[in-house]
Amino acid sequence: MSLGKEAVGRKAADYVEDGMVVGFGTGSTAYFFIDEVGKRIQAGELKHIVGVATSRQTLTQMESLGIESRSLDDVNFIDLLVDGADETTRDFNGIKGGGGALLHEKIVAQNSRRIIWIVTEDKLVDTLGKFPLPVEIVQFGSWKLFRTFDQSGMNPTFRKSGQDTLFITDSGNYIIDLNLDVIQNPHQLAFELSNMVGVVEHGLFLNYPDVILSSDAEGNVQEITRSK
Ligand SMILES: O=C[C@H](O)[C@H](O)[C@H](O)COP(=O)(O)O
Repeated sequence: MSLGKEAVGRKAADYVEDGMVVGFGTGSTAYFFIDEVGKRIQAGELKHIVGVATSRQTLTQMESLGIESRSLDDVNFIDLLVDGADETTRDFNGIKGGGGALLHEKIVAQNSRRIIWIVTEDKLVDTLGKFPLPVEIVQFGSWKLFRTFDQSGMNPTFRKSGQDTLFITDSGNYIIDLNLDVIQNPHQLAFELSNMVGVVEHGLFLNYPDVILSSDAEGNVQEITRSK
């Protein structure tokens, strides 16, 4: 277990205030945020929080802790979304989707007033791309898209959930991971991917978070905030 993930996940609960509609992210770092909010509710420190989950996995955890949940369409907007990331630059661009939740995470993010990313400091990078870029695609014709990525030199691999089974997202799609190593122009790549028929969403989250909370291995948390 990572001390850094736990420290930064729990620290993010300090940003939650009573009465907020909170977006709950997905992954092993978000796990600790959800757990901490649940504990604070149980202890009576937080009295009325409504939560919107970014995945089934997160919803299950929220329910087990007694966090009241609503679907995204049943709230007007989300006051605060706390989510993990796989890589992020200090200028607020990142890759998400290592856990396969990128589509719902991006939709929730689009409807959030404030976004905090919680990461360990090894995920802070100068250039995105070491982490494989997830691309969520429809199942129909998926091998054709795979071949297109392959022929473009993007080193695609199908995401698997077992030896012989392909990973299926919460929306019933496949994920192809692009092993790019370096993404020189993330905005251009995001534009190109968004325009490919069959691509549902990609894991480039450009200019998304307002705050990045980053923890070192000892659990010291640093806040990186946008200058106004
Ligand atoms: O699909 C998963 C999400 O984007 C996660 O937030 C991301 O993969 C980071 O996950 P973890 O905190 O487990 O490293």
